[in-house]
Amino acid sequence: ASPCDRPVPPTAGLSHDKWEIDPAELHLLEELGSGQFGVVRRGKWRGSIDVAVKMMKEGTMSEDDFIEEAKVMTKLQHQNLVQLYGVCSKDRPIYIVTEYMRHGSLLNYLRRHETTLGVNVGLLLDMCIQVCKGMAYLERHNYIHRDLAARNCLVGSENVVKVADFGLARYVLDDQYTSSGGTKFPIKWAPPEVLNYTRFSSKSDVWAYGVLMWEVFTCGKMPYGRLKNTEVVERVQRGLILERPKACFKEVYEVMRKCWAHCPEVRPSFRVLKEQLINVSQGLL
Ligand SMILES: CNC(=O)Nc1cc(-c2cccc(-n3cnc4cc(C(C)(C)C)ccc4c3=O)c2C)cn(C)c1=O
Repeated sequence: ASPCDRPVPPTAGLSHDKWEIDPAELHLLEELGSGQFGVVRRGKWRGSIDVAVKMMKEGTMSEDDFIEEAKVMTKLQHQNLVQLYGVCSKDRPIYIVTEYMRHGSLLNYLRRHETTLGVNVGLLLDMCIQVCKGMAYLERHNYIHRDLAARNCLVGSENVVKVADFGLARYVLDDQYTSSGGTKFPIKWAPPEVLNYTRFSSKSDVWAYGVLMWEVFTCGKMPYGRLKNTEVVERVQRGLILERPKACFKEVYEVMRKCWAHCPEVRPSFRVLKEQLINVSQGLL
């Protein structure tokens, strides 16, 4: 029958909490590791969809705030963002269910494949461009990551790279992580305005993105080597920046350097970075 024959029920379109996932539809498999919020396991959703399930350890996350935010996060959809499928929030611990990426974190992938990747500048640049596309999408949606780094990106089949755990930093309860003086605060990815005033913005994500590019072109080295956090803060305040990695063309390093402009307004947006990197990659290859 044509749609006009059938009356539209009044509840049509009201989301039946579509970000809420029924745990009965999840089949949990092996453990993938543990992160800021506790254990993460691989799983199957509705029999066939590969998922990763974060099982939130009590007291690690401000859960109610997160569950509210999850409704927004499920709407952020892009081929270079790890998709949030939903949450199981009726029981404790709550589960966060996302898309599964078979090759794990970009940092480990770079370190594991250094010999083959180290000579493939085209692929390294392509990985950076993929992250930039995901971040340009977040920037367009006024969404700040707050902890962009190679460890927080994931690799799938055919060298697909996606940005993970965007925005989750806001819900971490561990002040060793949240306060800039804490032992877990990502000092080496933070610009001056974050170190001094914890002023996060898409331009502080751009600074972190420059460090991520350096991680990619060094195949996963630790930025500033073994320098202590206090030494890094002192150098960054003085305007010292990371040196050009050997594998890195001068044109690519020029883009990296722009991400580390002391003043956030001077740094390029992800939209501009994406165009510049695509131009460089077309010029190189
Ligand atoms: C072999 N394949 C895989 O292992 N695939 C996967 C591994 C993980 C995984 C496993 C263990 C821990 C973490 N992890 C790591 N760092 C995190 C950092 C934060 C912030 C807030 C500090 C940014 C929050 C959560 C996490 C977190 O859950 C992840 C992402 C997630 N996904 C989707 C995979 O496809």
